Amino acid sequence: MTDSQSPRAKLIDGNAFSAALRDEIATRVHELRDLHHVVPGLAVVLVGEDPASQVYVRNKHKRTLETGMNSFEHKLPADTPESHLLTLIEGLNDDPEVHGILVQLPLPRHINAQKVIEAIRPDKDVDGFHPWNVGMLASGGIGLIPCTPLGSMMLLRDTLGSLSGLKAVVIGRSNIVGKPMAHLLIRESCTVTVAHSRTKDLAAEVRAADIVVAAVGQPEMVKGDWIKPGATVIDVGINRITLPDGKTKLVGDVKFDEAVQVAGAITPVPGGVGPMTIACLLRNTLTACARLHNLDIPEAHPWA
Ligand SMILES: Nc1nc2c(c(=O)[nH]1)N[C@@H](CN(C=O)c1ccc(C(=O)N[C@@H](CCC(=O)O)C(=O)O)cc1)CN2
Ligand SMILES: [Mg+2]
Repeated sequence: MTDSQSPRAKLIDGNAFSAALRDEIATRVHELRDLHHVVPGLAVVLVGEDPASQVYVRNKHKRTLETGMNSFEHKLPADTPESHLLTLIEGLNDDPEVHGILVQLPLPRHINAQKVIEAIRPDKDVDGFHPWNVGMLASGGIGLIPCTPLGSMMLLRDTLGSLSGLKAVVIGRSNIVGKPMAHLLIRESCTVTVAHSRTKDLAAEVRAADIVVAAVGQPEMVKGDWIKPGATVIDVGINRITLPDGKTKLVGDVKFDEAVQVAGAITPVPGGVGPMTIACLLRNTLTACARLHNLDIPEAHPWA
């Protein structure tokens, strides 16, 4: 490979960052147990047999136990009535052993996801999806921050230091990633554009940005020549595509091979933002536990 072909972007290593964060969380969990006799507990609810969700829930269980927390798994059949799920959540809300509650998304179509999210006690809502937490983030208050945007922001701060005054584009306006990410960037004094499927000249919006957060769920949609030279690219997409030889491959929302030649720093897929999601879920569980017990413990990772 000649110099002109060698990738110029720094690779942002989410695997390494999330492993260090999980270690830090484990230290805090052991301190909580030894000094205050409290063990954080995370309840994860899975409805149905979606294969990707099963993998994520299994990984959450494993990582939760590794940090020394309690993990409570609730696996329900796909045809579980909404009322049963709401009753389960009521019980978890009242359970003093449970400090964090997460309902794995997507839910089966017959269940109203928003109603389920709103049934979770806001101070145990470790996904940060309850309207109370959404409002806290939007108004600059202290709540729980959605895991994927929180992890993306940790990677950005680690890569760039201060984000103040930078232009950021967030591609995608979902409640899970796009909207909370935009609020976090505003909080860091970025000038933020939220682009989406109706945006007129997406390439031009991306070309103007020092920070690109791609969260559209469209494989390799963001092309290399859209990226401003030296920009930082955070690829939130996780898309499994089938190659001509029939094999499958995981790709992001950004055409990595092109973007890596232009960007200053970029997250790979896999191994970028993905592993941060679970690490931040553990961090939110620790935070929720400390708040529920009125304990003033050092944050695992000082940011946010
Ligand atoms: N209630 C929630 N549901 C969902 C969330 C969420 O934050 N809360 N996010 C996603 C899925 N998700 C966690 O639930 C998740 C996605 C991806 C990863 C991850 O580690 N990805 C790896 C690749 C994994 C693979 O090989 O497939 C990576 O990018 O390196 C973790 C968690 C939707 N639902
Ligand atoms: Mg999350």
